[in-house]
Parts: sequence; C-alpha cells; structure tokens
Amino acid sequence: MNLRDKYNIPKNAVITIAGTVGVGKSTMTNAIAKALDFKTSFEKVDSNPYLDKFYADFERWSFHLQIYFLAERFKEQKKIFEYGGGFIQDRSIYEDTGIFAKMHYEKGTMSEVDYETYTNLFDAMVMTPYFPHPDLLIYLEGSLDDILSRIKMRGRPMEQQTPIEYWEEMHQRYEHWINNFNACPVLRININDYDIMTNEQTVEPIIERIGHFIEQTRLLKK
Ligand SMILES: Nc1ncnc2c1ncn2[C@@H]1O[C@H](COP(=O)(O)OP(=O)(O)O)[C@@H](O)[C@H]1O
Ligand SMILES: Nc1ncnc2c1ncn2[C@H]1C[C@H](O)[C@@H](COP(=O)(O)O)O1
Repeated sequence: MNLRDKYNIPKNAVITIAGTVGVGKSTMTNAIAKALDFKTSFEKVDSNPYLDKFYADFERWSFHLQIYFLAERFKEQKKIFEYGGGFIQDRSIYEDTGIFAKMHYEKGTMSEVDYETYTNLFDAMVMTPYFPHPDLLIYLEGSLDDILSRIKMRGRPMEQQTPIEYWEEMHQRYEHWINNFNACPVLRININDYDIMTNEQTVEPIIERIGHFIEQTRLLKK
C-alpha cells in the first residue's frame, strides 16, 4: 500500500510548506511529493528577473519584486486549482505579505505608498472567499545557527553577500508570524526531528502526522 492510502491523505489535498529562507522547504516539498505521488509547485529562483537586483539594492527593487512574486504565486495557485489539487507547494503566498513586504516596509526599504499599493492588491486577490486556501500549512522551524549554515552550504551568491542581521530579523519575524497565522491549519515540524537527506524513510513519520492532522481538521469542520 502506498503512503497516501496508508495514512488516508485525500488525493486532492493541497499542502504548502512555509519557513524562513534556507530552512529546507524545497527539500521537504520534493520528499513529500514523492512519497504521496503529488505534483509540486516551486518558487523559480534562477529565472526571477528581480531577485539579484533586489539583493543588491532593496530600496530600488522591493516593490517590483513583490509584484513579481504575487503574480507568479497567483498563477501557480490557478494551476493547482485547475488540476483539482494533489499538490505540495514550496512556500505559501501568505509569507510574501506577512514576512517580506512587511519587513521591508518596517525597515524603510519599501515606501509607505508602495506598501499600501501592494497590500491592497494582495488583499483584493488573496484575502477573499474566492481564493482557495491550502488544506494544511507545514511550518518548518529550526535554530538560527542551523539555518545560517544551510544558507551557507547552498551557496547562492546573493544570499551570501547579505548581512547576517537580515536573516536574524527574518527568523524572529517568522516566529511571531506563525504564532498569529490563522488562514488555514498549521502543522509545525522542527528540522531536527527528521533526516530526509541521509535517510529517505524518515519521511514516513511526517506523512503519518500529515494524515492524522488532516483527518482531525476535517472532523472539526463537520
Ligand atoms: N533535512 C535536511 N537535512 C540537512 N540539510 C538539509 C535538509 N533540508 C535541506 N537541507 C539543505 O539546506 C539547504 C537549504 O535547503 P532548501 O530546501 O533549498 O531550503 P529552502 O527551500 O527553505 O530555502 C540546502 O543546501 C539543502 O540541501
Ligand atoms: N516575497 C519575497 N520577497 C523578497 N524575497 C523573497 C520573497 N520570496 C522569496 N524571496 C527570496 C528569498 C530567497 O532568497 C529566494 C528563494 O526563497 P527560499 O526560501 O530559498 O525558497 O527568494
């Protein structure tokens, strides 16, 4: 029996993976999708026309980048809907506004008028009854030291050149954000509680937790 049937995970489920940069979202997306035979929806980093420019000059490019990400994630959302679910998504749309845009605005690297324009657009597109929220958001959490060493190990030049204070600020904001998040059910997983890189089998306890969690939240809805 495959893991999806074994743990009673609906074929049409949509699961999004959230967490700070470098925590292991893409790796987890691949592992869960493979175990459940689900499709994946990834953030495209290499083809993003603004990301390098943004890291070189936050003030100049933060608005452009947020608009770009919003459009890309909305298109992915539409694709997931058209397929009828069965997807694991690498990063949620909620983090764009709740973490990134907010942080750049509050740190002074996005102007007030740009932030207002962006949040108005975001709310009109996402915070409506017509927008399908995921069945589950898996939040990956870990210590700042572990995350910094993962960012270093992955070695994206634009991230290496970014001051450590940026990742520190983001790490703190994530903790606050997830404690107040309520757009869909949340399952928190600590990155020290699994080891999918060296042992693929360790994904099974995670799938088991997902199954129980989805079952419980569906019972609560009844
Ligand atoms: N479970 C894990 N154990 C050890 N290293 C990991 C694990 N998950 C991810 N990594 C490593 O950490 C780095 C960042 O992972 P990635 O999945 O790209 O993070 P994200 O998508 O959250 O930015 C990569 O070098 C990846 O190989
Ligand atoms: N909304 C965003 N604003 C600024 N930067 C962002 C946003 N979403 C993603 N990013 C950056 C962070 C990383 O450098 C890359 C990819 O994210 P990752 O967490 O490694 O998947 O894009």
